[in-house]
Amino acid sequence: MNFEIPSYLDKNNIGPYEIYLEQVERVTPYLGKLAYWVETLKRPKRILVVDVPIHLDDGSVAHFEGYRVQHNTSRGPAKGGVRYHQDVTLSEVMALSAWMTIKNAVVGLPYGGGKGGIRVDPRKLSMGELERLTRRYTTEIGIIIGPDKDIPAPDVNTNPQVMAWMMDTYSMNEGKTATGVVTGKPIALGGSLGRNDATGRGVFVAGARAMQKLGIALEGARVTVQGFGNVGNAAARIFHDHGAKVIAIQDITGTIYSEAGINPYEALAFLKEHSTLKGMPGTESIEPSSFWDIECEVLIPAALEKQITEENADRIKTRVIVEGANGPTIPVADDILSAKGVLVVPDVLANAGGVTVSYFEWVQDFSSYFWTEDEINARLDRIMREAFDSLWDVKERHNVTLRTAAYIVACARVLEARALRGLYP
Ligand SMILES: NC(=O)C1=CN([C@@H]2O[C@H](COP(=O)(O)OP(=O)(O)OC[C@H]3O[C@@H](n4cnc5c(N)ncnc54)[C@H](OP(=O)(O)O)[C@@H]3O)[C@@H](O)[C@H]2O)C=CC1
Ligand SMILES: O=C(O)CCC(=O)C(=O)O
Repeated sequence: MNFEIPSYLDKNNIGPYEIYLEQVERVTPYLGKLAYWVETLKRPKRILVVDVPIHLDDGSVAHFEGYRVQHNTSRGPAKGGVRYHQDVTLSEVMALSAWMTIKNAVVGLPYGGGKGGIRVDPRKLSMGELERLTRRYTTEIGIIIGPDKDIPAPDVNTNPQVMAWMMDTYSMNEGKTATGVVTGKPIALGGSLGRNDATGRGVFVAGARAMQKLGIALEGARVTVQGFGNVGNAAARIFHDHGAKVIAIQDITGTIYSEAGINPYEALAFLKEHSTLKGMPGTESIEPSSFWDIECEVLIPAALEKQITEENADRIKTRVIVEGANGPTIPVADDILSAKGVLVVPDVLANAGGVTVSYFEWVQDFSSYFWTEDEINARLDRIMREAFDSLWDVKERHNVTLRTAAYIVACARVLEARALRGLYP
């Protein structure tokens, strides 16, 4: 496989894995002797592509393509979520797994990186079909996952119920209950308190730290949020709880704006009742593309990759971008934002709260001893703050962006482990 970035590549149409490769290219000069091992970071360790056939409710059989990629296991078992989405591709899952390698190293978790996905629009499946899909997929990838091998978790369109089915299927196949095979489970099945809001909470802790560095007050700060799922709605709620003003929210169903501020709890209740954000009282519905023109102090992309491109980076009027989503900013847009003086808190730090509490869940499952939510949140906040501060020091020392600082730290940690382990003679 050739993972070089072709020079003719349209910088705006760059694929997810090529984005990751470009990020690694940018830090190689900072890696010193460890650069000897850098190829390790460019090649996923293991890729499994599976056919997932299921019976549909009408009696027919449908086939879906699924993936599990273990990008790197130098620092420990692979770890990362599972995505169900109609646009999932192998390149995307490869990139998402690589970003997990970097993220886990940034926050110092004893994991490598993995990610899985199925190309499916889950909204078109009944609950029974979704369960059959999940169980068949789990059996297919069962040959490479396990509590000490590769531990899946929720990502876009997967949730605690999906994790419960995965845990049950793996356990049935192994002949024993193995709670530690997935994280993000329901509390009744060995899940952890705090996991549901953990990614949004981490986005808040990293974002608040960035604001502090720039001298921006939290009270009254204007926040815009793209994506109102697990990550976006928790981040919006927690910023709101700390006095910030959420002035715009965007999801697939609509983009709502209010200069006076939107109560995210009410937005969530409205979305649940009406299945759309459009028409929420006290808000104005605006064109999706206008979302990027809204002046704010903090912008949180919390939907999918490649949302901030050369097309809209120039229009963005914010002081801080906190990447709740994975890969929302492509490299050419990163350069535009950096030249404009916008501070980007990169995904591999900003959204690491989710996997951090997943790690707590895995540890609790092994010991069958469960912590209080206060203990979990306090440990999460400390890890996020310390990771932010150590990246900030590297950023200042090398005069680089926070993303480059994150890659310098993470790549060095992964490659140090690789070098120490060595190769079979
Ligand atoms: N869950 C987790 O713990 C973690 C998630 N992440 C990342 O955060 C991001 C969001 O994940 P998560 O919140 O779990 O996913 P969810 O499925 O819970 O939510 C996704 C949200 O994004 C919205 N959305 C999807 N496409 C678009 C679009 N083109 N424009 C605007 N909104 C859109 C969805 O709208 P609708 O509901 O209307 O479809 C939904 O509100 C992903 O990049 C994921 O990889 C990162 C770390 C951990
Ligand atoms: O909780 C986890 O293990 C992984 C979450 C995830 O997929 C991510 O951080 O992108």
